[in-house]
Amino acid sequence: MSKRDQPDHPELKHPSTKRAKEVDAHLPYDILKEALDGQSANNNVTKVAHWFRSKDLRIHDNKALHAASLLAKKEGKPLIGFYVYCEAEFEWHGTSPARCDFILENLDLMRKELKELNISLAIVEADGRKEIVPSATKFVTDNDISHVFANYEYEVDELRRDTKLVETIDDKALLSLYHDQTVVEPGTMTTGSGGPMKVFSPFHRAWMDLIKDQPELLDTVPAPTKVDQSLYKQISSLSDGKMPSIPKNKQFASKKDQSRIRKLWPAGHEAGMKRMDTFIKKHIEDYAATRSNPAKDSTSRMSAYFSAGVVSVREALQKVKKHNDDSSDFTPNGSSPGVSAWVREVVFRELYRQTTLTTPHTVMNMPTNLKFDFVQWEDDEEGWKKWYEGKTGMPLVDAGMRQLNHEAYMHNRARMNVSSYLYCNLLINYRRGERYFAETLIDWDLNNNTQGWEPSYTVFNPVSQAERNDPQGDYIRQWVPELKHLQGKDIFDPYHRLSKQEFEKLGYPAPHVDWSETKQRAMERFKHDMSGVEP
Ligand SMILES: Cc1cc2nc3c(=O)[nH]c(=O)nc-3n(C[C@H](O)[C@H](O)[C@H](O)COP(=O)(O)OP(=O)(O)OC[C@H]3O[C@@H](n4cnc5c(N)ncnc54)[C@H](O)[C@@H]3O)c2cc1C
Repeated sequence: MSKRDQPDHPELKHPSTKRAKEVDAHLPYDILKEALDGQSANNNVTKVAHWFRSKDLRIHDNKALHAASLLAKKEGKPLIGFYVYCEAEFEWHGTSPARCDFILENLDLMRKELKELNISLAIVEADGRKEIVPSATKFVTDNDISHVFANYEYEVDELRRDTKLVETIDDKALLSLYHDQTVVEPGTMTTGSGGPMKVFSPFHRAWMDLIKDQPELLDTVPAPTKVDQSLYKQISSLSDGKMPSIPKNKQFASKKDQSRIRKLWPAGHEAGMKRMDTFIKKHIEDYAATRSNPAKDSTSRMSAYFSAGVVSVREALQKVKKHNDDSSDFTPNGSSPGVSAWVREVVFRELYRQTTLTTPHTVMNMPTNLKFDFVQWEDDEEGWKKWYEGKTGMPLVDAGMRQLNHEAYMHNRARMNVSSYLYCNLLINYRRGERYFAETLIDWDLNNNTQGWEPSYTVFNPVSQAERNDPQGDYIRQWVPELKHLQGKDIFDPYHRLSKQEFEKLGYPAPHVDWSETKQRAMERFKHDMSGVEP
């Protein structure tokens, strides 16, 4: 289904399966590498700049920034940081108010940190997505910058943007890109036959062996050293501009919402590192046993910091290594169940970046398994509204969605259940849910989100899932107050476990659909629509 068929739902726009395969066959990453390799050497260093993107908002352990700082220091030249602010970019990705605000808050804090080091942080405004490269190029030329550093972003549009940048600035400045988002460079974990690893278990095993043998992969790099005042004077006015404010259509509904979210997710590297320390101190040892219980809230809640790059995964893993008797052996033999289980989750994040790079159609609004593109989804506007408001009548699903709407975050177990419920039981196009997550989550990350939303034949049963993972019903009780007085197992499925009279007193909706019937419908639909198709 293309955007043309769905004018009301631009979030459903995607290329054809044929086009998806063409992009996979000519990786945007390879095209960018070729462009980078083709640049002419530039030995005349005038000024050095680091382009911060929304995924590396920190000065500590920032690989490209570190390299920029070394070059500027060696050549005795000024160091400039810049960020291209583009409202249309937030709009395009559906970035949530919480994430927009988090990004801007972090930029503001970083600008102060950089100033202390005599480094300016300039905010370069771009009117539209197409203006990002011209605006960056103009900034580079206007300021006589000879060397630009940045960290790779692996998504298709971002790789193409950087390719364009190389072409545009080629005769003016040299672009150098660094792998910074992961411990292991995406694309380098290969199978025996040389292709990229795609399956989690072998990837996880190989990753653990590699880190055990090469603990230096976890090494971090320091923040830039202080630049001479005389050099700073040449560029200090660049950071005079006002920090941008949140785009009009990305405002919080109220000041109260904004302060609640800021309290839950305090900006800054220091806050992120402190959160990691608290997690290690209080929760990591129990992580294997409690991570699936949403009521325990015992996971790290580091995702917002990782997705905006406020803390690097290497910094976090260094802390875990220290806790693990200074060993990078994160296998079950070399670490406690909690440590190895937490690191395993981080490895999912590593794999998903490798997936984006090597199978780019996955971040072009297309399922990894292209056959799912042939499924005929249902238009159930009432179900859709009930889903996003947390009023489906399925307590675990409703608890998850209400947590999301309140905290800009949802526990992973609930994410798995609400997504399955949307595209299996309601048979609503999974892309709508994916977009809703982007529009609401503070930790939105295109790689993790698209892989999290990858449709499959597994249909989660929110009743048995809640019984197993929220055995006391506390998560449901916290988020669905209509059910807070229920005792025992009634809370997991009140409609079927209470008398009609008792249920009606709750003021809680009856299930929008019957779970078993709709599971059957989904299985039949998937099987029918996907059989014999050749994407
Ligand atoms: C439908 C769906 C959508 C999702 N969307 C996102 C998203 O937009 N952004 C995002 O960061 N994660 C997403 N996830 C993955 C996961 O739910 C979150 O990373 C996790 O809940 C964040 O909480 P935490 O930081 O306490 O995680 P922890 O349990 O403490 O895990 C540590 C870190 O490992 C990584 N991680 C954990 N679980 C996963 C996973 N399943 N896949 C990839 N990385 C993982 C995260 O970076 C996380 O911060 C999604 C999962 C699903 C099922």
